[in-house]
Amino acid sequence: MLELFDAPLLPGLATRANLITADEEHMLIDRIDATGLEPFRFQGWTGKRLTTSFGWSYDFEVGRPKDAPPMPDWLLPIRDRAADFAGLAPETLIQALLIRYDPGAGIGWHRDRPIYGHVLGISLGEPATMRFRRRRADGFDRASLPLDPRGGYHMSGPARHDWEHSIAPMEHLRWSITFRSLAEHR
Ligand SMILES: O=C(O)CCC(=O)C(=O)O
Ligand SMILES: [Fe+2]
Repeated sequence: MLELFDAPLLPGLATRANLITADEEHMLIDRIDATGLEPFRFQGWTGKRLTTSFGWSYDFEVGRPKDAPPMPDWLLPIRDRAADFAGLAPETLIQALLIRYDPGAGIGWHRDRPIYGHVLGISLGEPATMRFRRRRADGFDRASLPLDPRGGYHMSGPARHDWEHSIAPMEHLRWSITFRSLAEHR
């Protein structure tokens, strides 16, 4: 379907190939692995993926935000590039969440917490597929987004607020960095 080549998969979903270089990807993987990642915890349940937050964090155990260390210098140029891709001021991206998905780890169906606004992700390591679904009366609308290493994605609008997303458990290692802004007051 050539005429759809440049159309976004979903309204509010944008992607950018090669947002970072291969050298940056290797540097970031080393840095992420050295940050003291911890298993994601949710109300007494421990996930397989490993995470660290900077700038701002959401404590899923108690269901509220908590302080996190400031974003380190090595992450700031990457945040600035992600902001530029999304047309946002860099300082609006108040959170960086680093994730390592070891073999067998994925992320189940969810929408990101409503306290956050824009969500920007960068993929490192092996390719993956982000799945999207939106409930309708008789089932789900579905879409799939290939996540190529070094590429970025930006979720806002309907893709962010109306659709859920997930990544199936993978056989290979993948890392991601997601940057978030705070939701605008309504
Ligand atoms: O690994 C990713 O790119 C997605 C992570 C995600 O959906 C989340 O942390 O909310
Ligand atoms: Fe998410």
